[in-house]
Amino acid sequence: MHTVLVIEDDLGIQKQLKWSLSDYELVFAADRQQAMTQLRRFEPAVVTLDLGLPPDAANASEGLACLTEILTAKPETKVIVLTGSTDNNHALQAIALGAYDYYQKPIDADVLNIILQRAFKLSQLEQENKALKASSYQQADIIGNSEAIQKACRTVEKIAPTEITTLLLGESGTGKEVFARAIHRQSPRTGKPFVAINCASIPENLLESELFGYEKGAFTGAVKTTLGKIECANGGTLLLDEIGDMPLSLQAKMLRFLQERVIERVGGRSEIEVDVRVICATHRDLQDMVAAQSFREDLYYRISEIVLRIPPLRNRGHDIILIAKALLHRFNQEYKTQIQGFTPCATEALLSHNWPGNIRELQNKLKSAVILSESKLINAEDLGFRPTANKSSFQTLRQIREQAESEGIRQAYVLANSNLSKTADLLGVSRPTLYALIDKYKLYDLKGTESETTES
Ligand SMILES: Nc1ncnc2c1ncn2[C@@H]1O[C@H](COP(=O)(O)OP(=O)(O)OP(=O)(O)O)[C@@H](O)[C@H]1O
Repeated sequence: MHTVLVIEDDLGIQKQLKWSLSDYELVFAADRQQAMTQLRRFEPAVVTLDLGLPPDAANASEGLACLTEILTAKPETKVIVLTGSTDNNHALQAIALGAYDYYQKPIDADVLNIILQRAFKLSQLEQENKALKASSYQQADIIGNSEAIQKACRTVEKIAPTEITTLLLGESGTGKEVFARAIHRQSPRTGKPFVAINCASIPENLLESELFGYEKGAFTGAVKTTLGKIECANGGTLLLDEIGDMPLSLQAKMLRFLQERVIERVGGRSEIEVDVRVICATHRDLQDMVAAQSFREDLYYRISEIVLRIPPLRNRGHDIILIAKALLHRFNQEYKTQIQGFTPCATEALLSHNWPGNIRELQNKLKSAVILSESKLINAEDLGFRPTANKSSFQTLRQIREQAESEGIRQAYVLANSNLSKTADLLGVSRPTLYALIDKYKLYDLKGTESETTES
């Protein structure tokens, strides 16, 4: 049953509405403050609002202020304004402020029900539309609702249909390859090959032939003509991962390919035209490398027509939990386990960890947790975190200070060979102050065992 928030101070009309709108669950508010509380609590998609609210029941100022506050807090809410029969001006003012519709009293149950039905229908369509948009991002395996990820996804949508050479920057394990695949999938080249090559993982002397291919007999062991990754990607997209690790010696040849879209196989004499969209990725600071002359400046400008920065996991807020849940689901299937979720401690630990290895680190932690966990919920220790403070057990600054003080007094007492005058000296306080502190922290044993020895 849909919930409708009725903002109305007249008890008689409240009753009448209850009667007329029996298909809905009604919650009531008699003034602006109550209205905002009920809005936060029930999050109704549709609200009816009497414009004549106290303390200005004879006018519309409070009603219009309430309308503005509702739409600021929850802009998607459909507000139907109820006005007196001669109140046209205020009704129009409300529509101008963003009200969905208005209705003039006296109440006619049939008409009001139709207006409500339409409002709910529109709200449902808007929600479906929003979900559809969000799921189109998820198709590309990019899980996340954070502003940072949504912004990156919007950029992908914009650049995908173009042929622009994109540089993906981000720490290791942030999902640069996932983003490159998303660009390919949303581009007109989808259905054609997507080929990725990691320039850092292939020895320098092999990288050229891996990229450009080789002719039979080009070198010892070249028993047959072999296509390189660039030719394999013909018609599609090539991801040059870790482009910052491409040796300087190869950079000139790469630049030529990017400028002219022709290649020469190793040991070959003819130029071969290729139609490839290029995406580059790196975790290195290419501008620094250009300054240090370990990366060609002309190549840098060629590959960075558009730069897309992939945010590190630590800056994605609650996405960490969304991704962790998705991975948990995947690993449950893979390892035939039935782990249901995370303990509050584990959730806190996931949210507060710094994630230097980003999503790859999260994957590793979860995989071992799923295999090792002995209960239905993964706890912080399963994830390799110390089972430390969660919100409820976290100490206040005062508690931390008092604990440190009490430990410090004990340490000084030991160092001072159980002599309280010397303990006070070590701590830089007077003897009466030390006594007061001993009483405060209930360190009574210190008084009882005091030695009278004095050292010179
Ligand atoms: N938003 C995401 N949601 C779920 N899984 C993701 C997401 N982004 C990345 N992953 C997963 O994280 C892992 C690392 O992603 P990827 O290989 O794309 O990172 P990378 O930045 O290219 O890393 P490197 O720089 O080390 O090559 C992959 O297994 C990928 O499927």
